[in-house]
Amino acid sequence: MSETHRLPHEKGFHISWDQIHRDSRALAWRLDGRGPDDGGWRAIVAITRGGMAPAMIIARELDIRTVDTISVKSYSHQDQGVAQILNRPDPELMGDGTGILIIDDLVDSGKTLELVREMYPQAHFATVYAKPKGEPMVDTFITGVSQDTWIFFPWDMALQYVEPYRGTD
Ligand SMILES: O=P(O)(O)OC[C@H]1O[C@H](OP(=O)(O)OP(=O)(O)O)[C@H](O)[C@@H]1O
Ligand code: HPA
Ligand SMILES: [Mg+2]
Repeated sequence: MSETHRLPHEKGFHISWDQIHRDSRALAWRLDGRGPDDGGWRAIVAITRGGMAPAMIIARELDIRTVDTISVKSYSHQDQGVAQILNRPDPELMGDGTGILIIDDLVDSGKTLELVREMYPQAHFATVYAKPKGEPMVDTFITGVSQDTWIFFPWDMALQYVEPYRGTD
């Protein structure tokens, strides 16, 4: 990967499938029993696409069978654009969001969650990772990373050869 592709983020945080599985499970356990008193979580809504993998793991852990999606696009590579809603879940299911768990892989600037929060103010918003700017937008998260870190998810990576630390002859 070229340097220009990594900029302006100074650090890279590379997450394996195993790590996202463990962190998503930790998020599920933290959310367990935190739904409304009269019946718990009614449904999980994943913010596509990044929220889909954690949402599946959380739905499995918490035995929630109703899973829907909201499609939001805000980044092209590492460049942020205007967040757009491309597809929304069933309005009858959602109401004002009461009893709905909305899951994303991470919150960065908070723009994506801000947009979704406006639509479902009573929902509970949870992400696996969070950067400081976006933290006020999320109710529950597992791991915080600095704002100048770019998180690389396993679905965006592949195993490849790396040079030995001491180089080769
Ligand atoms: O807090 P924000 O600054 O809004 O950024 C966070 C959002 O950006 C990424 O999604 P992206 O729009 O890149 O789409 P994707 O999930 O399809 O990769 C990520 O999955 C979050 O949804
Ligand atoms: O750090 C990040 N990693 C992957 N996708 C993202 N979308 C916003 N911030 C990030
Ligand atoms: Mg996303």
